[in-house]
Amino acid sequence: QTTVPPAAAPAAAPSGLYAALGEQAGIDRLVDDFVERLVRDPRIGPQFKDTKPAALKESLAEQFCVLSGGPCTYHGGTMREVHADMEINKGDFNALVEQLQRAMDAQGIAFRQQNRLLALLAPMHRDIITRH
Ligand code: HEM
Repeated sequence: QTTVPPAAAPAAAPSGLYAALGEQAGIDRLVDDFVERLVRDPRIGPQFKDTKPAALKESLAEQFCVLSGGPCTYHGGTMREVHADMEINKGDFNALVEQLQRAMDAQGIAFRQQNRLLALLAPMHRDIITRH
């Protein structure tokens, strides 16, 4: 019998993912390009119009570092509080994931490693998508 973890439990950081992302420098490059792609995306870019890109990059870099098992601390808010009033739907969420995939491709991150990061982010849809 397999044990399914409760939905709220964060998945354990997969070993080696932090290294596969290129450690701190690689994550910084990834997040830098990712946020540039987000703000330029006509589907969701407008939702970032009042956001300071540098601050968002810093929080995302911390978050990806922690998720991938790196030696970091995340200082931002919870996904639920941060996105509470944004009326984010599934299409918005998927658009963001698509831009993250493009950014990971651009960094030369292997497909299997991309999927490991995406698998850690996917369960966050429960806290981020508030418009159904
Ligand atoms: C897996 C999906 C997502 C993750 C992991 C994520 C992660 C984050 C993080 C870490 C922050 C910074 C929080 C802080 O500094 O306190 C943030 C802020 C933000 N997110 Fe997301 N997010 C996701 C999806 C989305 C989507 C789909 C949208 C809208 C299309 C969105 C819009 C925003 C905006 C506008 C901010 C900035 C808020 C501000 O200016 O203070 N996010 N997100």
